[in-house]
Amino acid sequence: MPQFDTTQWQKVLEVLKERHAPICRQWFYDDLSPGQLNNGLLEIHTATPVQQNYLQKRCLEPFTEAAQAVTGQLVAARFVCEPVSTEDSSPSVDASSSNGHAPLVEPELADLEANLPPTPPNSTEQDAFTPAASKPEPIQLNKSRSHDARPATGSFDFDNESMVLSPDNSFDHFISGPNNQLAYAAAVAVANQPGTAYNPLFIHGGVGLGKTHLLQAICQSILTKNPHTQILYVSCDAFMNQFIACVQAGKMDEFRHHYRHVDLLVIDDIHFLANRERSQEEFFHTFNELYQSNRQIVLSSDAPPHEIPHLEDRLVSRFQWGLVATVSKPSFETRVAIVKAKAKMRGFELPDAVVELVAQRRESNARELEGAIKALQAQQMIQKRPVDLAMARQALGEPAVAPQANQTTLQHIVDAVTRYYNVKLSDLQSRRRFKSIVEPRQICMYLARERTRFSLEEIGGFFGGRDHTTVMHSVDVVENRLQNEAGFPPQIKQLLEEIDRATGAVT
Ligand SMILES: Nc1ncnc2c1ncn2[C@@H]1O[C@H](COP(=O)(O)OP(=O)(O)OP(=O)(O)O)[C@@H](O)[C@H]1O
Repeated sequence: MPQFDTTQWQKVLEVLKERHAPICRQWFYDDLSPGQLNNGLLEIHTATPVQQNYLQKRCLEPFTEAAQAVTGQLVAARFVCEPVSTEDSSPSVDASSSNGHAPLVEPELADLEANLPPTPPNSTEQDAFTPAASKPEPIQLNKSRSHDARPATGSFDFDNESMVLSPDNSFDHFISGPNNQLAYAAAVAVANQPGTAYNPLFIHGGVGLGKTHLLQAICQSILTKNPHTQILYVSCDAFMNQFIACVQAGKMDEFRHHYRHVDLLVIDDIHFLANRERSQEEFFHTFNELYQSNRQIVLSSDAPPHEIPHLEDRLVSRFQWGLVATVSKPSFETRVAIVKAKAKMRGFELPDAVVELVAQRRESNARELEGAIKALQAQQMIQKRPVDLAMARQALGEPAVAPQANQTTLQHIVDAVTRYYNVKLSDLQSRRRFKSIVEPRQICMYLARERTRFSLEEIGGFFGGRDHTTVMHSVDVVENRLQNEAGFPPQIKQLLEEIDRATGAVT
């Protein structure tokens, strides 16, 4: 059968980059290879089943379009992954989830009660389960559960709200820093020893701070080690939607089979269980059954267990049995590392000054950093030239040139400071470290941070090619003096007034 030409394959990747830059990743180049082109079907080989599933579900159209553009034929792309050499090669990652986080409207409790089958005998109604009493055995990940143990075709469709593991969300692509060290280390430990390290692992924190990333990284790491692991990765919404749908359809046996016969249960946004009494009860029994049989449970939430409103005490206590780890806002250094890693993953080169500008301007979370990188990529495609600071400012929604009329410039600051402290600009820009020069220099840097939109890198560069950490230190020193030196705030106030006069802000 005809093999797709590698030169043509390179062209496919080029077309993709040209037309669909936001979806392109470095691993497209490293891991994908062309297979046969047969009867209008172009096979593209992936390195892992996760890549295959992701591409098939998320990137089929762009690849098909690129293949058609290159061949000039009505070609359709198809992703294939060489099966592993055992009888059951397809990992069962049931990634069902709803897309949004809209609150679920539960049907009347009475309706649910009427339809609910009796609780299975091994799901104790009382909170009598003591973790210490049953030391978990390691779970047998290589146990290959046959698919025909699952409900027959025609049964409830658990895949209808599909969520896909993204190859981007692996441990390799996760930047660990002081804000997420424990959560990261625990996630790695769970991936290495599911069911024994920390069970359950409960990761909580604000939006866009990497909870989902860590959950998906655990799944992918376990699947890489053992593709036969039965993983159920769902959002809490999906759990609740499916629970209600199964109650209404009289298919609770299927629901329980589906949720209680997995090696690893991963639920994103478990805080949505708040106020859902019946869902909480069902989850309680699901949890118990999995835990008792040493299956790993991983949960994410926007709050620690005890702060989830109206969550039953018995669930709060269970969520704390293993490890509760938090993720918080990344520091400047971590943000810089995240921007670099995300850009690299997209095969996108960014100068250091631009990386720092993005890290400064987008402080809250990694999702914002990612948004900024996408905006930059779009800007670059429009302007068709390498990214620089002016382009980065535009992409971040700032004026391309930092200082404008009526805005403070570095010159305004330098004029005010050199006059007040009787120093020269050349002194401020020199390497000299006399107190009489260091202090005005630090004040200049502080005022530049307060009054201009220049990046730390730019400010450091202007004042004698110093790096961003020197600027950060200077700002700290000045802030400290403002708090602790009685005579200092009036000096800064006077400088600011002078700058305002010079810029026309005060007449
Ligand atoms: N430490 C990190 N290193 C690399 N990427 C990160 C990190 N933290 C977050 N991200 C990235 O930021 C984006 C948002 O992260 P994620 O979806 O995991 O957030 P989340 O905490 O689950 O937020 P939400 O509660 O809103 O769902 C993802 O693309 C993720 O890869």
